[in-house]
Amino acid sequence: MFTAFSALRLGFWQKEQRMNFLIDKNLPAAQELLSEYGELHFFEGRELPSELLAEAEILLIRSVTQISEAILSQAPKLKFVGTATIGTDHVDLSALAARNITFANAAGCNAVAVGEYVLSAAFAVAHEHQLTLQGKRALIVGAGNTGSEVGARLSALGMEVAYIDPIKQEAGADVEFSDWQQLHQFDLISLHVPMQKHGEYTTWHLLDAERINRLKPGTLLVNASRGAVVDNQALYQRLQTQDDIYVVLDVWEGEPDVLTELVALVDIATPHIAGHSIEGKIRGTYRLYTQLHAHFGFATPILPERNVLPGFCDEEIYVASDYTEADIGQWVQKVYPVVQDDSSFRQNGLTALGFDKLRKEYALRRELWSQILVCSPNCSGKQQKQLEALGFSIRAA
Ligand SMILES: NC(=O)c1ccc[n+]([C@@H]2O[C@H](COP(=O)([O-])OP(=O)(O)OC[C@H]3O[C@@H](n4cnc5c(N)ncnc54)[C@H](O)[C@@H]3O)[C@@H](O)[C@H]2O)c1
Ligand SMILES: O=C(O)[C@H](O)[C@H](O)COP(=O)(O)O
Repeated sequence: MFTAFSALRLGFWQKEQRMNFLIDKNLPAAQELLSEYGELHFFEGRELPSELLAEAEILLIRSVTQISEAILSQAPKLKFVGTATIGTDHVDLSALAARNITFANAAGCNAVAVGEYVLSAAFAVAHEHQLTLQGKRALIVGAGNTGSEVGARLSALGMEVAYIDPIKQEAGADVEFSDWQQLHQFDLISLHVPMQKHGEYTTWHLLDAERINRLKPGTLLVNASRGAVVDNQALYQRLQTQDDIYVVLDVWEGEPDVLTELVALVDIATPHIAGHSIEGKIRGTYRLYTQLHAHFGFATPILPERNVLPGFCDEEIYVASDYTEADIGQWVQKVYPVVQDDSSFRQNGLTALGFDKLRKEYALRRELWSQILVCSPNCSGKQQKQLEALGFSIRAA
């Protein structure tokens, strides 16, 4: 309830607490969500202007901004750093802790987008090479937010899904687990681990030359996690000497520089945009907004997420009960045709500047929920559940 007391608190907040924000230009909805709490200044991803850093109290970034002690030493007033991404490997967390600066990321914000990227890419490869996905075996490495979204979609397609995730396995997670010894038994392998260079569960070159060479002919390998999870040189060597697997790469060792010879050999190549649905990006900003709200005790009520998310697409698709896997593939491609990202990357993204530009100017991409499928009265409950599990919105005809 908004009381005289809340009005007083709000007045106090507005007069006394307006903060100085420094925000990556590519955080949609930042203006709508944050402008009432202070002065918003914007910067271009890789370039943090020192004059703005010197005044910044809250810094909101994406994965292209490296946060190091050298950067923090230029920001004496900084109280809070937030990244509108899932990954945190671009941030020196101990340097932040040493300066008592609060840190937040946006866990899970673009997991649906990553799930849909893998789905769209699997359909694109299957279409190109006349493959069927149903009944095949998928191995997901990393059973967290993105890996689970991928697994749910592939299971809905009728694939048999297993995971490698020693941390989740030890914790007793209720999913089917496998291990690296079984690698050669899978038809699709999708990587969804964080970049960890140290510790018990390092992921740097998790897919090394030995594992790459054990992939059976016809395997579809997808990496939409971090580039260096796969040894890019070793993958290049395998494709050059034995071009018998399908490869989809969204992330690259050494981004924004990429091994162009490797791009030429893979089936789908994109510039680190797997998570870039507009909903995923808005959720990233929104998750930072809620954490800022809690941390600083903003007095105004939290806006609901739906206020900043777009609605359904206008055009609906009619679904007959005899739809096939290929039909599903076409509905997925209608909402998110990953091959368009592949072709713009090959044309314009092979330099560091081109790579960054494609990401900054990324076209509006919607998630599958924005597409309503109108199911014929003959569609079974099982079919409706399948379409929902793939991510579509459905309604009865
Ligand atoms: N390409 C993109 O656009 C994009 C988008 C989102 C996330 N990502 C990347 O994907 C990573 C995973 O995202 P998430 O949301 O699933 O994270 P998450 O933290 O929810 O899940 C990661 C999972 O990996 C597991 N894991 C850690 N080390 C492992 C190892 N050595 N072997 C097997 N499993 C291991 C963890 O136990 C955890 O369950 C992020 O850290 C980020 O780097 C990329
Ligand atoms: O970690 C993540 O969330 C993703 O990799 C994210 O999509 C990276 O994209 P960026 O923030 O650089 O736009």
